[in-house]
Amino acid sequence: MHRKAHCGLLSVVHSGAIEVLITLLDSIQDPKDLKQLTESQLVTLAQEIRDFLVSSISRTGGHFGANMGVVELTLALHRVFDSPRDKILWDVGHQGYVHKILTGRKDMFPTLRKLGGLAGFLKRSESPHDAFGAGHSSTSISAAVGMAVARDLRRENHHVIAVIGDGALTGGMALEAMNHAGDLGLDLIVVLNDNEMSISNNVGAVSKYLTRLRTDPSYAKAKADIDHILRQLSGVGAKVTKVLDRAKDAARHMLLPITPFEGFGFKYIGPIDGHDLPQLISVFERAKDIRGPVLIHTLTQKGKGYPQAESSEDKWHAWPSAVKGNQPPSYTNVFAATVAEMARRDERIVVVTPAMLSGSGLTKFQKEFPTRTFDVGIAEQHAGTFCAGLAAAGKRPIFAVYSTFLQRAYDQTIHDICIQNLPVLLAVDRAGIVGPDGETHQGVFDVAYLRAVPNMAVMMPKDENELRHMLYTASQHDGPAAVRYPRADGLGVALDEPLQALPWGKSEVLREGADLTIIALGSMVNPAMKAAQTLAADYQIESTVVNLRFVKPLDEELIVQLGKTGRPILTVEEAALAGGAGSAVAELLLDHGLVLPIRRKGVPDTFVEHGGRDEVLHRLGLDAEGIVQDALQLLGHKGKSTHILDKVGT
Ligand SMILES: Cc1ncc(C[n+]2csc(CCOP(=O)(O)OP(=O)(O)O)c2C)c(N)n1
Ligand SMILES: CC(=O)[C@@H](O)[C@H](O)COP(=O)(O)O
Ligand SMILES: [Mg+2]
Repeated sequence: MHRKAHCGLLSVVHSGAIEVLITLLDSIQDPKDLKQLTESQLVTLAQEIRDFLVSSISRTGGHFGANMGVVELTLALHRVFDSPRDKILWDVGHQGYVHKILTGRKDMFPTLRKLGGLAGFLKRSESPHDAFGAGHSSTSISAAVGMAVARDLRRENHHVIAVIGDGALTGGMALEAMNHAGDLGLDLIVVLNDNEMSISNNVGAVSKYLTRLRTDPSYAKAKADIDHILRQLSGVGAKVTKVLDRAKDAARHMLLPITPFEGFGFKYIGPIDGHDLPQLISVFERAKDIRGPVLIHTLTQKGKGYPQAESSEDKWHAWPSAVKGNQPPSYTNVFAATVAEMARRDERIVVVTPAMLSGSGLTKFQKEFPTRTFDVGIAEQHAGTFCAGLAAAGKRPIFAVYSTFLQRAYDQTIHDICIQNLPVLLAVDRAGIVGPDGETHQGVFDVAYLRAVPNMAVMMPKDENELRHMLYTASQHDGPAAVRYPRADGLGVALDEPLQALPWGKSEVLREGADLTIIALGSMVNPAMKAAQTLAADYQIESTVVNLRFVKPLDEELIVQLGKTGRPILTVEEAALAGGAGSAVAELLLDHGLVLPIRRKGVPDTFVEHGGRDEVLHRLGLDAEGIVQDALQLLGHKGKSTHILDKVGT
């Protein structure tokens, strides 16, 4: 069998047998295979990878623009460095698909972000080439510093490389890590993938500075002149080259403004074209010999190679989902419309988002209220205290934040918002199971971590209409309040006018029944009502169903009254069991000396992997069928229990 490469296709010709055409991409099973290819074959391979990304992600969905933008970058990194011996870390990891394709996982892409399938971010358990997992932004340099220190303590000599986007660089953690790396003088390579985009256009002074670096003719010219002069002198022995490199650095510093990266103790190389494979390869080769931390500033285009993505506002950060028919509006869109309605009436209202303007449904709001919308970048900690400052100065800030990303602003929520009892409304989107983004993004911890904080109120609506009134209720409250809602469409209920305040801290009895009490939070109310109907129709079990509405303050009067009936209680929530709403109910009953059969349904003590939201909820027993089974179990019927604790060992 022999192989010849022509026009990018490797043809495998068996003696006399049928010629089987395979692509270059098919021949890459390990990054080491890249080292055999010529630079022109790498360019061809880059196109094949883009074609593969388009064909695969158009079918499965997933992150798109960022992956199209790092094809050459990833090829060059895996060509020059020796993963997994050299550690390549990807910030966030949504742009890690090319890395996965080159590290033997191409054939798994039909299962991308599906239950049991390929993860959408890097995962140490998925491959030795995935040096560090992520999903949340701005962690890569900190982790890389950790790995580099460990390497040095063990006197090893592999390379540690962190690839970070310009958006992720707006996360304070990244700057903390650079500050530490520069102080230690570690051998560390940071590749800044600058495409001027976060999910929306990137924001912040750092982003403006990078744009200046990108476009400042004087900087570019001076750099080119210095490089040209010194190149004339180079071509002599390696020793002299080192001296020349030092001279070039010195000349550059004298003639050019110091970059913030150099202020952090990093050598700065760039900006270079992040799509120019030969240049990337030669710069990465050079970087291997640079002592101390170095930042290589590459300029890339998000969505590159796919015109619809290149010309779109968000560069197809995610492959656009199919246009929905006449489905009900999402909770996110109802949130955004309600906030706009409230902002028209109350000029104190301002909205703050940590780089999730479009994801939080606020693009239209920003167009209507440009001076009252603040995208602070990927900076949840700053966003939290920024809101506290706004509230202390008499504004009514709405902190629009995904549940999972609110975790980054926990101390600010306690220290700056709640201790000072400031009227900040936390609009906690993606609360509960988000689905395809998996463990790093499930919004399941907020109930537990928020209800523990004095002065904080925590609530969740049963449907999109109640969300409106709940947001209005929270906006009228003179203290911190969190309204959580799921990554889902509403139930299609009518949205009634006008907005009105719900009775503070009060739950709602939706159904009366003498055999069982089901206390459901938010998104679990609808499945609880369906379960109650099934229990009545199929098992003649009559249930009382309570729409809890408030986890804090709890409706103590109602819950104690229900407890005193002695009827078994089943609680259901789309949140972690530990410290959740069910725990709050159980604690209250115990505190009142009421001992009765109680079963709590929620997310067990495990990280929930990626998959479709409904199928994951089903597996967790957090749907009508699961509630029926657990109710039967609680009442001693022979029904099959779906309770996660009953599954142990099955
Ligand atoms: C802490 C945190 N906040 C918000 C996000 C949501 N998020 C995912 S990717 C992204 C933009 C990242 O921009 P950049 O690093 O420049 O990467 P690019 O998509 O441009 O390649 C954001 C805000 C996140 N993953 N983590
Ligand atoms: C990578 C990242 O964190 C975001 O792109 C996130 O995946 C967006 O989630 P939604 O799709 O729920 O907006
Ligand atoms: Mg970017």
